[in-house]
Amino acid sequence: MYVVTAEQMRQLDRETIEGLGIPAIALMENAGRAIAEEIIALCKRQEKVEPAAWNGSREGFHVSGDAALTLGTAAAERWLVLVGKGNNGGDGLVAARHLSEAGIAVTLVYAVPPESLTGEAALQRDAAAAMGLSAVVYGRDRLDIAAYSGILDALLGTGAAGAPRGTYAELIAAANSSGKPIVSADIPSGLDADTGQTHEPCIHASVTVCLAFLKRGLLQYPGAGAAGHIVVRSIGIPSALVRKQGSAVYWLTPAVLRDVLNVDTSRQRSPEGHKGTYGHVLLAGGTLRMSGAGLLASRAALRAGCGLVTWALPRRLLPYAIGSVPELMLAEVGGEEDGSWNKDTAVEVLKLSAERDVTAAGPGLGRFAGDTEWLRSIWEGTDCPLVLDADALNILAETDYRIWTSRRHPVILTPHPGEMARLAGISTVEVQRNRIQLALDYAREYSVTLVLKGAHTVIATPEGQAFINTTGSPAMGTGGAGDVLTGMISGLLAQGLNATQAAAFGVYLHGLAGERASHQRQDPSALMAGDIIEAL
Ligand SMILES: NC(=O)C1=CN([C@@H]2O[C@H](COP(=O)(O)OP(=O)(O)OC[C@H]3O[C@@H](n4cnc5c(N)ncnc54)[C@H](OP(=O)(O)O)[C@@H]3O)[C@@H](O)[C@H]2O)[C@@H](O)CC1
Ligand SMILES: Nc1ncnc2c1ncn2[C@@H]1O[C@H](COP(=O)(O)OP(=O)(O)O)[C@@H](O)[C@H]1O
Ligand SMILES: [K+]
Repeated sequence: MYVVTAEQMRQLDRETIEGLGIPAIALMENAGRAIAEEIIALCKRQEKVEPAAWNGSREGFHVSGDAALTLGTAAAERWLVLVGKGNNGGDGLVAARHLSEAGIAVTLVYAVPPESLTGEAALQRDAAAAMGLSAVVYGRDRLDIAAYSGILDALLGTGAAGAPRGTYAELIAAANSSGKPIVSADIPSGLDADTGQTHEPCIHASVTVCLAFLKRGLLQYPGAGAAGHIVVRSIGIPSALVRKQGSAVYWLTPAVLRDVLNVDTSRQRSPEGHKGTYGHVLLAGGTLRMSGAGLLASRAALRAGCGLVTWALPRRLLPYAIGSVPELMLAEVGGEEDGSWNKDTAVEVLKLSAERDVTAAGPGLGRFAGDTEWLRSIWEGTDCPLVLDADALNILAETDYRIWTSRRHPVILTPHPGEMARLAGISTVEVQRNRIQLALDYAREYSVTLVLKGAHTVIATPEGQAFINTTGSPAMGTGGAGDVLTGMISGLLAQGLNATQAAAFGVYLHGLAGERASHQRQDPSALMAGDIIEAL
């Protein structure tokens, strides 16, 4: 499913209206009708189902009507429609007409004097008035929100700039504190449609009826938390226009994995396959103090379905690792007396990597003298895809690796927001402020596949595509969960998936496994990283 910015949405509107000749008012009609249908659906979900004494059906003869715009319990509903000055308000006015037609009592609340509406919104204002819908102007007329059963927020949409001002801010605050279910038209008013940042105040919706295409801000936190249940409704803008526009941000779904990324999500294995068919991962990581990171990543690679995994580890660690996972192959690479890595181990890692399909480095690696040189040798010397995580990312952050010799095979970086901040030279707060754009920019500039982790992980490619993953659970905020992901992505690469496929599918499956593992626990907070591997 496509994800667009406010500016892209404006272009799409324009191309539909001017290029295809579909009048703007028709799009607004479609939008308002879709919103009304979703409000009625919400009322139906909330309504107590009473057995009908007589349901009007007769054998043999059927006529069906507009079920989506009909509500048996309409008489019990009273909805407020908060109307802004722009087209978002226009959508709300259309919805109000349909709700009224369904028998719901509707009151329009204009945030600004209705005379200030222009264009299509003004036409809708006049239509609502001609239909006799009751209307008040906020700040001028009396309003008792407590007397209503629900609120449609049609104050601000993709045309909003900055924090809601004046009466808009007052209405948002009043709606939030009313405790009534709120349905937002397109986006919750007060949300930045591009970044997912919420202004003060911002509507907290139960349902957001997103029009035409998902907006970036609905998929990133805190916006994703303010939107409630999101329904995307078509309003007649053809998706071919998005393809033509070259917009390449997707919500990661099984359909996108299959149809956009050509991933075989059924994960069928050939009946004649053997361990050699499914590839061999080399993982360089782990120290005496952080042996678990190497172990988790290696085990996750195996569980992701690759044929063989070799864990390259410092010699001092070897006796403790033997037998910990019998399925793993262990390769000692020297290192220091205290069990840490040193720069001389690069030669051994390179030798081991020559025989493997994928090299992953970083989990539990630690820092050591000459580690930049160490990583540069591996970057320039490995002739297979490379996955870098944890301290390997911290090493990269301290150097301009764009001057390193370019590689034939892809590199995948898997930073959490703190690591991303170091890589990009900004604060973690700044990373979180606009994750999708940051990931897109970084991946392009540094020619890497970037996995920016955290709730709703962003996968960005050097070619300018991005995929937003929504599988996963807050229970996954536990030490080692990222090491598991590194192993999974490496394991998928070894099986022949390309970098984008492995990163996206790996993140998607990692999240699903996290969800499954957290459901298996009585208390999701009990989840440990190893449980994610076992849930694969
Ligand atoms: N054909 C189409 O285009 C279609 C568009 N569609 C719908 O239109 C929406 C976009 O509509 P839009 O562009 O009119 O902007 P919108 O979000 O309604 O509000 C802008 C108005 O609010 C004001 N304002 C701005 N910031 C503010 C603030 N911080 N605090 C207070 N006020 C603020 C600003 O007024 P100003 O300050 O400029 O006087 C401006 O007039 C989109 O989300 C979708 O719902 C669909 O129907 C499909 C067809
Ligand atoms: N709230 C959340 N929702 C979904 N996934 C999460 C959430 N919190 C953490 N995760 C996932 O858990 C993993 C944590 O990785 P990371 O911070 O690198 O852990 P570690 O360094 O301990 O291995 C990432 O894949 C991240 O996306
Ligand atoms: K809105």
